[in-house]
Parts: sequence; C-alpha cells; structure tokens
Amino acid sequence: MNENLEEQSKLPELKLDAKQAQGFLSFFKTLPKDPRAVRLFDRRDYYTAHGDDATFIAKTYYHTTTALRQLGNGADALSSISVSRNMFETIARDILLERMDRTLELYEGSGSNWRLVKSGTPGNLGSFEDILFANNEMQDSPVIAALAPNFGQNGCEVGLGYVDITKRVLGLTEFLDDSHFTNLESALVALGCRECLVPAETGKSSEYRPMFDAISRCGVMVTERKKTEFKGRDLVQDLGRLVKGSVEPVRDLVSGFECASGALGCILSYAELLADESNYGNYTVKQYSLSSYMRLDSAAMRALNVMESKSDANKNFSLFGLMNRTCTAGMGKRLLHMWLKQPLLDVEEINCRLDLVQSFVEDAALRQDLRQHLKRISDIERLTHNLERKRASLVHVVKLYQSSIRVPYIKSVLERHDGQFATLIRERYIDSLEKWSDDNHLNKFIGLVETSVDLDQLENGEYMISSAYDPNLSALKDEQETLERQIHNLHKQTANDLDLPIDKSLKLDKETQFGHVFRITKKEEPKVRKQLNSHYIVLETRKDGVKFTNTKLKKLGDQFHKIVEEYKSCQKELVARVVQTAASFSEVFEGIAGVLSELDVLLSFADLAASCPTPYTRPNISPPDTGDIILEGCRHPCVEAQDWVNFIPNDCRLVRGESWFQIITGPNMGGKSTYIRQVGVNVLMAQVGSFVPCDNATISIRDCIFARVGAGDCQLRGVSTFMQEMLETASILKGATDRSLIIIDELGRGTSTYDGFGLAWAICEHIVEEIKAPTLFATHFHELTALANKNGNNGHKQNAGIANFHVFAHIDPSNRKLTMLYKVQPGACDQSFGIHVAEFANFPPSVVALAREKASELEDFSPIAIIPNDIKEAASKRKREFDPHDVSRGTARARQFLQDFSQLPLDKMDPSEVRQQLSKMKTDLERDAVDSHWLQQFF
Ligand SMILES: Nc1ncnc2c1ncn2[C@@H]1O[C@H](COP(=O)(O)OP(=O)(O)OP(=O)(O)O)[C@@H](O)[C@H]1O
Repeated sequence: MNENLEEQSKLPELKLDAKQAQGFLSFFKTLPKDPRAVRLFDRRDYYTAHGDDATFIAKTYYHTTTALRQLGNGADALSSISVSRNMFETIARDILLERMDRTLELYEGSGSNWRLVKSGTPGNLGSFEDILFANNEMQDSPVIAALAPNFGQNGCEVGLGYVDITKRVLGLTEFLDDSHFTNLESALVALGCRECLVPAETGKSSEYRPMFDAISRCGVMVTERKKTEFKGRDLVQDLGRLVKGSVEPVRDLVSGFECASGALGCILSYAELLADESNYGNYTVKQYSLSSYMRLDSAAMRALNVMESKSDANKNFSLFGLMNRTCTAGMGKRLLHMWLKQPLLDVEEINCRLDLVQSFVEDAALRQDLRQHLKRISDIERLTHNLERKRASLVHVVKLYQSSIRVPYIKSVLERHDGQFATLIRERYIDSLEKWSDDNHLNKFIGLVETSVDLDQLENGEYMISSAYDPNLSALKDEQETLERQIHNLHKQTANDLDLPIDKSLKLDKETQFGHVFRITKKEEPKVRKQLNSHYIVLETRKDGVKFTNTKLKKLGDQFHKIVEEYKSCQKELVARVVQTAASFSEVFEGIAGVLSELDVLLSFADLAASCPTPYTRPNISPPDTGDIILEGCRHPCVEAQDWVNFIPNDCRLVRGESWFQIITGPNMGGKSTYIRQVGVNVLMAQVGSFVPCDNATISIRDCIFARVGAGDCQLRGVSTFMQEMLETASILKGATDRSLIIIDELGRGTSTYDGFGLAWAICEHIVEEIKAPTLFATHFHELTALANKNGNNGHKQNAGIANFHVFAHIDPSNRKLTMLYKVQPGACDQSFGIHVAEFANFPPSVVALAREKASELEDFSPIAIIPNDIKEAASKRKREFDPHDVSRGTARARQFLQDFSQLPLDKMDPSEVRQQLSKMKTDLERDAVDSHWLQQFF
C-alpha cells in the first residue's frame, strides 16, 4: 500500500495546454473500440492512458482511482492517468507476460497527430520484446495457436496450427477429441500456448463450451478471428516463402491435413508473418504429434507444481525453479521450460539424456569447467533473431562474437572427458560444434568481426568499426589522431603557462556540453585567477572545479568533434554491412545455440542431482507395457528443498497385479498429498531425462499423468467445488488408459459424506477394472480400504492389484499428543486423527473437548471413549462383512450410476438441470438399493 502511495506521489504531472488537450481529445475519439486493448501514449518524459484504460490502470496498478485526472471540460472530459517510465515497464510486463486478457498498444505523436508504433499480445510480444527483455532474460517463448474445430459423429476433430515467433517455428497437428477436449488441453500445455485464435461465432454455440473451458483452464487468451481467415488455400505458396529449403516437403506435410491447414493459414495472417521480409526463408514447419510426449493437463501441471507461480514463497516451490540451474542468458531456461512441458516417451531418448546427465554427475571437473564457459554465453537465439529482423547493432554482433570465441574452449573441455559415455558426448556435441565452428562457419564470422570491429575500444564501452577496415575511416582516424596530438600539446603548453603540473592539477576533460575543456580545482583557482581572466574563458565554476578554455582549444575541440561525427556517419553504413553479413551466419548460430542450450539444461540436471544433501539417483526406465514403478527412498524434491523441512523418504511400489492401485489413508497433515504428488513428480522428472530424488528408482514410462488434487480456484469461476471435482474426475475417466498415472487426492470432499464415499468407491472400481492405470488415491474415507479385500475379475484377490497404505502418526496414550512420522506403511489406517490434528493446530481446548465428545457418539475410534451400545451397534453395522453376491450386484449398480453420471453433458447443463438430473439418478439408485444392504449403507 505504502509503495503504491509512493508510486503515486511520483506520478508525472499531466501537463497539456488547452490546445494540445483539444487536439488529443479529437484524435482519441477516432480510435476504434477494442475492449481488450490498453493504449498508452508516449509524451516523451512519461506516458498517459485515457478513458477506460485510465481507470483500469488506476485500479489495477495504483489500487486507487484518486490518481485519475480529467482532460478537457464538460461532456468532452476524458479521465486520464499519467504513468512514469518505470511504471510503464511494469504495466507492459504484467499485460504481456502475466495476465492473459489484454493487449497493449503504444502511440507516439503530439496534438491531434498520433500513430501506433508498437502493439503486442501475450502470444505475439511484437516490438515490446525489446523493452521487456532489455534487462531481463527471456525465460519462455510465447506461442500462438489457432484452432479449427469440426464436430463429427465420433467427436470433435480439432485442427491446430501454431507459431513460436521467437524460435521461428510453425507447426500443425490434427486430432480427434473427447467431449472434455482433454487432447486439446494437453496440446496447449505442451506447446506453452499463450494465445489461441478461434473462428468468430464459435463462442456462441453451446457445443463449443467445453473447448473454451479447456482453453481457459490453461490460462490462454482467446482471440476471435473471422471464419474466412481459417483458409488453407494459398498456404503452401505462403509457407514456401517463409520456410528454409525447398517447398516440396512442405507441400507433402500440409497435404496430410484438412482442418489444421486452415488454422495455420489464420496464424500466418494474424501474426503478419508475410509482411516482414526478414521472416522469408527463416522459418521451419513441422508436424506436432500428441503422442510424442507425455500428456499433462493443466490440473497435473498445478498439482505437480511444474511451473513457477507468482505466489511461490521461494524458487524451490516449483519444479522449474528447483531444476533451473542453467547459466546461459535465457536459452537454457527456455529449453528447460519446454522440456518440462514435454516429457519424453521413448526409452532410448530418455536414456540418452540420462547417459549425458550421468557423465556430468560423475565428472565434477567437467561440469565445473563447462559452466565457467556457459556463464559467458549470451542469448544467441535472441541475438540471431534480432540480426534477422534487422533490429541489431554492432553491440549484438560483438556479443555473438564474444560467445563464439568460447566455443573452441567448450569443445576442448568436452574432449578431455573420457568416461563411459565419451562416444555419445562426441557424437552429440563435439562433432556438431566442430561442424559449426570450421573455417566456413563460425571461424569465418570470428574473422569478420576481428577485421571489422575495433575490439580495443570495447574496454571503453565503445562499439566501433575498426579504421583499418575502410580507407575513408582510416583517413578520418589519422586526422583524429593528429588533432588529439595537437590538443595534447596544447594541454602541455597551458600547464607550463599556468605553472601547474599537467594532469595532476590541470586536467583535460571531454564533455558533451562544452567539448574539450581544461579543469582545475577551486582551491587552485586563486593562484591563476589573473591569467584566467586575461587569456582564457571561464565556462563554469562548480564544486568539482573550474572549467575553462581558450580560442585554440575551442577550435581544436570543434574540429575533433566534427571528425568524430564524420567517422560515425561513415561507419554507420559499414555497421549495416557488417550486421547484414553477420545475419548470413544465422544457421550456424542456431546450430550452436541448440547444442549449448541442451548442454546447459543437462548440466543443470547434473548439478541438482549431485549437489543435493541426499544425491539423486539415475532411474531405470522400462517401456509402458512392462515393468513396475518402484521408488525406494523417494522424496518430494520441492518439499525436501524447503529449509524448515526434515524430509522423511518413503518407498512407493506400484506393482502390476499387486499394488497397482494404492489407497492411502491417514491423519490430516500426515503427508498423504506429498507422498502421492512426489510419485508424479519423480515420474515426470525421469521422463524429462533427469535423475530423481530416490535411493533406487525403476519407472515404467507413463504417457500421461492425470491429477485431481484440491478444488483450485473454481469458486471464483462460479463452479461449485463438487462440480469442479466431478468435471476433473470425468476427464480422468475419459482420458486415462493403462499407460497413464492417476493421482487423486480427497475425492468426494465437496458433497455429503455418503454421496462422496459412494462416488469415490465407484470411481476406484472403474479405474481398477476398466482403466487399469497405476493410481494413488489419498482419501479420508477409511471405508474405501475395504476395496483391497475385493476379488479381481477372475476371482483371484491378487489380480485386482489394490493395496492399502497409510501415513503413520504416533499418539502418545498418556497425553494424547500426536506426532506426524510421515512414514508410509502397508495396510489401512485404523484410527482417525482429525481431532488430534485440530489440537495440533492449537484449537481452543473447549472446542477440542466438545469435538471429542461428539465424535465418540458416532464412531468407535476414540480409545478411551465409553460408547453407548446402540451407537456401537450402528458402528459395527458399518464394518459388517457383506454377502459377496450383494457386494458385486451393488457395485455393478454403483458403477452404472457412475457411468450415467460421467456421460451427463455437465458443461452444457445449467446448475438447476444438473441438480434435477442428479436427484433423479439418486432416487433411482435408492429404489434399486432396496434389495441391497451394501448399497443401503450409502443412504
Ligand atoms: N515425508 C515427509 N517428510 C517431512 N515432512 C513432510 C513429509 N510429507 C509431508 N510433510 C510435511 O507435512 C505437511 C502436510 O503434508 P500433506 O499436505 O501431504 O498432508 P496430507 O496428509 O495430505 O494432509 P490433508 O489430509 O490435510 O490434506 C507438508 O506441507 C510438509 O511440510
């Protein structure tokens, strides 16, 4: 709050005279309405925003409307706000990198004459990129996708095109989706999409509602485009201009798609790729395949804390924050971002990354030496991008040069390694670096810079073309040197005349205001005052001294200045030529950037694995249809990394037919969520190619992780907790297969105990019998543990593969003190600990006592409770063994209930319809339960 006030008190004054204001108001009225656009006007020292944008800025960034001012009078008055340069950056950063509901426009001009100079959206940062990343690394490159959905008999066929403008990659894919658009959701997550183009009008149709829900779950901005833009008619021709190499492969690729080509066509026109000639021949186009990477929906990304969030208390809260030890400027971070969104599915590919990580783990010296060099590598990808977009200057070329001269060192460090995987390192890195850095490639570029740029001047912070590079420059340089000598002689002579030691007392300064001047301290001035007054011109007397000149120095200084200007203008052309030549090496830089950023990420994995207090281990990877998931001494890497946690490792054995489905019970705060999430996190890390926080790990590859944990922020979006829970669960039931991993925490919390329990039971059965995915199911419903006693389909108990586990807590019988041990043990939890946890959390003793009294009336978990007989009977009824026939009929009916439920088009129904339908289903179930004791227990 104080900070805001401070920011406000620093608000630049909005100073427009009446005429300027009038002109601006008339211009402002002509702007087309665009509720998403925030428009800022550059007034040189500050910016302004007006109308709704001013209110938006006042409320969002100043948190008060008192900062608003009125421009103009009467009916024409326009609320306005002024914004400092710092605040402008904050706003641009927030709009383009954080929020996903606004676009940004910047205007320059004066009076009634303004023009749009920059515009950006979350998907296309446009020329704001320079402002946003002038002093910050670009951690993630935004992606825009376009969707061409087409409903058919089997579901919705989705055509998807996308562009990554930073990486200059275009892609397309097509897939059939279910009614929850689970495939679309995982594609948007994997691509790191920030903005999604959809055909106008689709938003109005209720059948597309689930598609928009999926987009919104991913936090992606929706932009509507005319249907006519989703045309792939001239696509091959257009792509032919944009992509590298011949058009034939592009033609073959595009011909395999129907809807996706329309989507890609829309992207080309929206991002105006053809309007910028620097794009020509610089793009690659590829087919994106959903089945190449592990699919992760937005709920799993959240549950596993994969990406950073603003609310994270420290960087180790997220997997990205923890794993990011990259040291190149930006490139490594972006690649890590991408890898975390796209875990691999291929055993060989995963093992290849793991081999490399192992080499770096085992060779600490190699790791250290490589990092020393990588630290000095600039963001080659972005520099190259700037070169190609003709936005580069000599500074960019020099930065590329400084990175390039490191490449031979990196190569020789790698060559020194002689470990088990030395051949792999050679094939993957040394050979590539050798290829890219020979005399036709990088060495040629290095040669170009060394002959054209005056590298000696870099020490003075000057980026200049070397005078030897051009005869004109050389002549100018000679003149400049002659003048410098003359000025120096004059300096000497003046020191003599004034009888002052040169440099020590009589200084010669070069400044912007006066050019060359002599300077003495104020103390010395009285000594020479007479001479100064007669032979010199005093320019300024300040604390730091007295500045003066004479006609000779003035003349020489002016001549010097003129020559410097001539030199600059002469070199301007040469700089353009050097920059252009440097741009012709972009393929080389891209190749090198690819190698270095990969090295950077793998070194980062190795660094994490080796530097943790308990080192990580290399996982054994097996294909999805074989092997189990065995994690011994497994930890949650992010929880473990918190200073205040002394982490207790646990074993997790998901063994097919034995413990493939685990029900985890235990007290609140006992570590259930942490345990089930850590399994997901370990599997994800392994498939990204990282070592894992375990003593031993064997992982059967998963093609998808589904997670349903916590109710998230659904209340804010007007969806009830229960509804949200059911929607997420329905998408698991629809999308999961035996190759997925399912993590479910606290299902059924949002509804009455019995409804919740019934649903949880039926969902568990469905997963065990139909989906057959390894599952971790943490629950407070102790009764669910009875599932483990159920026979499998073929009557053998083992084959059901359900096993009970519980997190262990110790209660001291003498003082009822509860100690969480966080140890996961086989078997069901035989006590409920809710009240102990409340005590643990310092609830008032009277509340705890009352809770104990009430609980003892209902359940027999209190070791000291004297339970009335009738309640004992009721309790023992709950525990009664049911007739197996009754159980099997009952569960079949419950499954039917669940299936009916999962087929309800919940997204298209309004809450009253849902209530009506559910109540009917419940009445039907009650009716059928008349003959089933097993079912009756739920009513
Ligand atoms: N293995 C562990 N070692 C040490 N501390 C742990 C461990 N597991 C969990 N914790 C600590 O206990 C806290 C609670 O854990 P967690 O949220 O997993 O419990 P829970 O059983 O799921 O609770 P609830 O049922 O209330 O959701 C965590 O924030 C963490 O600080």
